[in-house]
Amino acid sequence: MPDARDATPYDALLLLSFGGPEGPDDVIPFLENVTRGRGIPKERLKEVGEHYFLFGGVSPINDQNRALLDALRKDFADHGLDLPVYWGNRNWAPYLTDTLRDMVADGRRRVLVLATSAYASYSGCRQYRENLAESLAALEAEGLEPPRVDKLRHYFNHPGFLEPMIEGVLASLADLPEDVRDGAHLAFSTHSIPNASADTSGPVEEHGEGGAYVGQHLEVSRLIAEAVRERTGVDHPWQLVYQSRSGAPHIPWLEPDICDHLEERHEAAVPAVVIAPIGFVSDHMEVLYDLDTEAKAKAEELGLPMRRSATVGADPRFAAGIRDLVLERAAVERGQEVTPCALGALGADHNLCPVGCCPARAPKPAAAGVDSPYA
Ligand SMILES: CC1=C(CCC(=O)O)c2cc3nc(cc4[nH]c(cc5[nH]c(cc1n2)c(C)c5CCC(=O)O)c(CCC(=O)O)c4C)C(CCC(=O)O)=C3C
Ligand SMILES: [Fe+2]
Repeated sequence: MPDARDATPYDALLLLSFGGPEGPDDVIPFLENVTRGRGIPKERLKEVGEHYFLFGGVSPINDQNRALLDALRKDFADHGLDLPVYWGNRNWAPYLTDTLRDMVADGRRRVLVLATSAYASYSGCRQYRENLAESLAALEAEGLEPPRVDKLRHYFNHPGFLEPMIEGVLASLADLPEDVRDGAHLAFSTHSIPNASADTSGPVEEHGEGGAYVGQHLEVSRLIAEAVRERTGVDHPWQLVYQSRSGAPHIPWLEPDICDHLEERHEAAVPAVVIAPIGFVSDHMEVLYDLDTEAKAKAEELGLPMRRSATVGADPRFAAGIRDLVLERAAVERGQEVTPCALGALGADHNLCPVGCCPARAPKPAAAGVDSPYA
């Protein structure tokens, strides 16, 4: 068993997230950061900008991350784990490079990274690894010695991630009118990505239709639906659906879209739907706009009772799960035997991304993988 308080060789945890605007003037520069070199049509950008302006130009993601930082620091302190927690983003302040520079100034040499994305995919994994490599190179160019960075394994099937979502679905079911509750279907929703990017997600052996991205989401959906059945005695039919499609219309992305799905369920006389946004770690703009605004309006138009269940956010069980993952990885790095905690059939995901995992269209250096230039 790993020592409950020993994170050696790590001397810091870095929460690595997406970032989001904090006021109207931030929206356009933020979107420029996100889409630089990504081939997103201008009309889509204008449209997404409007989503942010609808909420005063403020994304909830930064406050969600501040709350998660507090939860992690509290959990670590309560359990005698002396590991400082930092925060840096890919697309908005605090920027990753600035945070890593602060960490070097604080003498941190061995950093473990927690990304706010639980699954494999280019956008959810390799792109963060590319951002890390880029920032480490920037520090080197400044004459600093970059720290060594490792990334926590994907936590989609860790109980700290699953349990709050199971409870969230139960709460949403309980919140539905009694006469439609038992007949409700579950729609597990995640970010749509290009089919080509799904098919090549995960290690090369897992490439194929939908790849690790779809496989991992199907497993999470199944685990939640099964836990709900065990706890309520009701077998709710479920489906994995997608949201927040972007990109050019002629390029295929994962389907069905949540709104089309709601229409289809309504036509099939399904009495109610619970949408569980399993693809997201917190209630950020994709959840607030695409589900709580757009999908909600669609359900109302159809007269279909709908509830949206909670994301894990800063749930103390998620923070405790992260502590477990940190201690597990630290023990692995010390060469100790560990039994990694993972529910379901897929087992614990790899600690180190192999070559060819979630490839980019144009190859770039990526940290925290077997072929990292910063080992
Ligand atoms: C898989 C995935 C996650 C989940 C994993 C993770 O969390 O990392 C995620 C999260 C997020 N995506 C976010 C925002 C945006 N994503 C965009 C664009 C894109 N996302 C993609 C995928 C994902 N995205 C893809 C394939 C694109 C197309 C462009 C490209 O190929 O890169 C765009 C551009 C406009 C548009 O096209 O929609 C924006 C503004 C925010 C912040 C929200 C906030 O501010 O609260 C968050 C957490
Ligand atoms: Fe996105």
